[in-house]
Order: sequence, then structure tokens, then C-alpha cells
Amino acid sequence: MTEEVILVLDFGGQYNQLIARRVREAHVYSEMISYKTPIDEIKARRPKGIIFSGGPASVNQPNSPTVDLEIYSLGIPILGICYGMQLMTVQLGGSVEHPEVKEYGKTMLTVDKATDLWQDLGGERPCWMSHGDSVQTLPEGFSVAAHTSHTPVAAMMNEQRHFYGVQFHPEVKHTPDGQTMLEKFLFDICKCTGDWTMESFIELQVAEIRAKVGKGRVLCALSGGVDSSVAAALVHRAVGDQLTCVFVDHGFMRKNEAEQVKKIFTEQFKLNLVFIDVHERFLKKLEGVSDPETKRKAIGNEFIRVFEVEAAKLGQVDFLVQGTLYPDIVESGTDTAETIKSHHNVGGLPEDMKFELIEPLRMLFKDEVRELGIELGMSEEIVWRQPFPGPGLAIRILGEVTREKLDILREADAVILEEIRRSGMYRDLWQSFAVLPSIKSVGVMGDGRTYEYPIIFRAVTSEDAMTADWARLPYELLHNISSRIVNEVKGVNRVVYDITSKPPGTIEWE
Ligand SMILES: Nc1ncnc2c1ncn2[C@@H]1O[C@H](COP(=O)(O)OP(=O)(O)OP(=O)(O)O)[C@@H](O)[C@H]1O
Ligand SMILES: O=c1[nH]c(=O)c2[nH+]cn([C@@H]3O[C@H](COP(=O)(O)O)[C@@H](O)[C@H]3O)c2[nH]1
Ligand SMILES: NC(=O)CC[C@H](N)C(=O)O
Ligand SMILES: [Mg+2]
Repeated sequence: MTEEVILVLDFGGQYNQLIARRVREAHVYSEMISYKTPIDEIKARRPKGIIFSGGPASVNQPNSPTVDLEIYSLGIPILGICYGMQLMTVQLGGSVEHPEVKEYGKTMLTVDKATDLWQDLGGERPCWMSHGDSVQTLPEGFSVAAHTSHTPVAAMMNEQRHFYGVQFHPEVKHTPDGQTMLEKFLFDICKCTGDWTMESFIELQVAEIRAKVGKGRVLCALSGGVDSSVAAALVHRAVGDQLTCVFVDHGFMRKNEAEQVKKIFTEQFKLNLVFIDVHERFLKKLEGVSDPETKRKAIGNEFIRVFEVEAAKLGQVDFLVQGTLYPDIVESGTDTAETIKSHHNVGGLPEDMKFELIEPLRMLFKDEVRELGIELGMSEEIVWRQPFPGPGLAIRILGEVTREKLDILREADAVILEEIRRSGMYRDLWQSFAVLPSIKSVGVMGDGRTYEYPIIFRAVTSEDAMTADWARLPYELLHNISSRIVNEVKGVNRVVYDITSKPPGTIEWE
């Protein structure tokens, strides 16, 4: 196995990680790193190629993100996408301007030079655009590879130096030939071999984890969800008995969940496993807290404090494994991306945490993790579980969390899951769950007036949680869920269905 890597320099934007993911789909390992990464670190990785991502800034603004000029003298092929192409243009002596007409969405591209990335791709083909700035004058040694009706330089290249720029986004599915172009960059230009597989990812991670941990002890935060289960299996393969998994029952789990996780994990895995029930502690921490970010941070903090107590019982523990995925990181905010919500395992961690984190999945998306889980021989029952957020029901109760609201929500949620499973749609849905707002409405039941909570039912489809759509469920199923909740769950007199996609909504309500 070769250890070739393509580095993606991140200049911002919520969807940039898709670039690295598309490269991995071509069986070449890829990671996205901040544009601020020092050039020496980039050189030390010895990438076969570098991709500059798009980003929200304009290269003509003062203090817009940039990269060390030395990058152009390393002899490594570079592909600039959108902002990345504009940056390459100005750094190499060309110019970028802000024309009257902007291009957003599907646009026809005319290929002028069907060589290199466009070998066998001549003529007209659709691409997906999202830019306000455009290349005005080419840097020396570059020629136009493609244009559109509004953008004379929609793609450019310097064949000698192996520098390429595209104004459009080859990483999105709306550019049908995008993957083909990327693959030409990887294989024809960067000369990658394309022998990267999940199996090789496992080998690489196992070796890295062993080197990092040495003879140390490791704690794994295990929720029974897909990500932490896969992370635990991977780390266990690397360090065996040096690993202890800790499941925290914070009281915000779903109906019977703690028992189910206990059963699955003691039956299927030979891991050191500790279950701790600290629901009183968590509930107390959330007393009087209703702001979503405050809640998330309080939960993230408390998780770590609980792990510290467990670690102390084991003696010296230096490492904490979490099943963090890429979307958790980007939503929590990065150098370039705005904070949407602080995931408990990223933005919610306390500053004074002493553990060193081991997060082998931090570059991956959920479907890649599922593939990895299957490769590791995990059961479908675990691999295909719908995601459940670490803070659990606490972020599905809008406003203050109380015992009463938790009980109501838990029962309503159980009805939903039961009906969804019965309908055979469980796997088709990314998530399906109940939310409890802290408001009440008037109803009439058995000729009497009621004044009780509504339940919000949310069901979404998604590929990676970065975007999602509300599920078009059959009316009959909606009816069953609604009538069962109102009839069976005390304290609820109304059910509403959330028909908001992401964006503009998020999947969870807090
Ligand atoms: N109840 C819990 N006990 C211990 N660790 C937890 C718990 N809940 C979450 N975590 C930790 O936080 C991480 C992030 O949670 P997240 O819900 O994103 O992942 P997951 O539960 O492993 O998988 P899934 O996304 O399928 O629910 C987990 O991977 C795990 O390390
Ligand atoms: O472990 C987690 N800790 C968190 O703090 C957290 N917040 C959201 N989520 C899950 O992330 C995905 C995207 O969620 P949103 O669309 O609500 O931002 C969805 O799958 C959410 O369930 C979390 N998972
Ligand atoms: N998507 C992008 O990278 C946009 C680049 C730049 N902000 C522009 O509008 O042209
Ligand atoms: Mg989870």
C-alpha cells in the first residue's frame, strides 16, 4: 500500500469537505486542512497533489485568506477551485475582478482545450457555478481551458507547471463530469495509484493509534451510536486491552436505550466496558438553562468531568477516543466556517480538558463510517442505526429540561420509532424523532378542554447531515403516529410535522 495523500486547503465554505470526499471516492486518500497550515507541515506530508478549495472571501479584499508563495515552487500539481483559482491567479501575477453579472447554479461550459483535465471532454457540458468574482487576466504561462457565456475564463491551465484552475465546482453532483475531471487530475496529472481502500485506512489508523498511545491507557466515549462504536472497534484493534469504553447514561437517552446498548455491546464485543448512570448530575447541571448553546456547552463539559472521574479509577489515562465526524467539526465552527451549533464533542468541550483526543474518524462522513464498520465486521444493527445526538433528548426539549418533559418526550419518541420501523422506512430515513417545545395549546378530548404540550415530529432524508430534506411520508403513517401519540402519551394533545429542509432549518431544533 502506498501512503499517497492529496491535501485540500480549506478557504472556508460549508461544503468544502466534499472535495476530499470525492478524492477518497476515487480511492486516493485525502484530507482537508486549514489554509493557515504552515508550509513546512504541508511539505512534510509529501502530498501528490494539492487542491485549493472555494471560499466566501474575495481575493481583492484586504486580509483575505492566502497561502505561502513557496507552494508554487514545490513541483507539486495544484488544482484551484473557485476562490482557489482566483487566489492562484493573483498570486501568480494575473488579475481578478468583480463583474456586473454573477453566476449561480447550473451553467453551460464550453471546453476550449480538450487536454489534461478535459481530455476527451470537449464541447459543451453543464457545470455548477457560485461566484461573484472572475479571472480577468491570466497569469503568465496559463491559457484558457473553458469559458461560459458570462465568464471568459471558466477554467485555465499551465500544463508545464501542472497548475489548473476551475471557476465551477467539480465536487458537487450538479457538475456531472466533475468526478471525471477530478480523476484526471489525480491519475493523469498527480500520478496517483488509486489503491486506497477502507482496508488500508484501517491499517493506517491502527498503526497511527499504536504509535501515539504506546503503552498508555485509553478511554473511549461509547454511546452505542455508529460513530463511537466504529471508533471503539478501530482503537480496540490497535491497542486491545489498553482500551476501556465508557457509556454515560445522562438521563437524556431514549426509551430502553441504555439497556439495549448494554445488551448489544456485552453480547457482541469483547471490550472492557463501563456503564455509568449519572442522570441526577446532568439534570442538576441543566436546571434553569434554556439557551441552546449554554445547554450544549454544559453537557459537553459534564461529559468530560464524568470521564475524568472514571479515568481516575483506572489510574493514569492520557487519551480519550471520540467518534467525532467531519460534520460535527465544521458545524462547531472552524478558522473559516461559522459556528452553527456547538456539538458537545467538539465546541462543547471544556478548555481545561487534560485528555489528548483520539478521533480516527474526524475526516470522514457518516456513510464512509458505515462502510468502515462493515469492513470491521460490525453488525447491521449497529451500522445502520439512525444517528442520535450526544446531548440526546436535552436538545429536543426546547427551553428548560425537566423530568416531566423528558418522560413525555421519551414516550412520544418511542411511538415514532416503533411506527417508522414497522413501516419499513427506518433505513431510508436519516433520522426520525420527536421534539417537545415548551408551549401548550388548547384542545378538546372526550368533550373536555385540554391545555397540553404539542409534539413536533421530524423525519429527514440526508446523505451526510450537511444538507437534508423533510421526508415525504405516507399520510397513513403520519396519521398512525399522530393518533397513537395523542392517545397513548399523557400530556400531549397535538402533533405537528416539520416540513423544513436543511438549510434553512437544521435537523435538530437546538
Ligand atoms: N451517552 C454517551 N456516552 C459516552 N459517549 C458518548 C455518549 N454520547 C455521545 N458520546 C460521544 O460523543 C461522540 C459524538 O456523538 P455522536 O452522536 O455524534 O456519535 P455516535 O453516538 O457515536 O454516533 P451516531 O451519530 O450514530 O449517534 C460519540 O462518538 C461518543 O464518542
Ligand atoms: O453527537 C452529537 N452532538 C451534538 O451536539 C449534536 N448536534 C447535532 N448532532 C447531530 O448532527 C447532525 C446535524 O445536526 P443539525 O442539522 O441539527 O446541525 C444530526 O444528525 C444531529 O442529530 C449532534 N450530534
Ligand atoms: N465559491 C467560491 O469560492 C466563491 C469565490 C468568491 N467568493 C466569489 O464570489 O467569486
Ligand atoms: Mg450518537
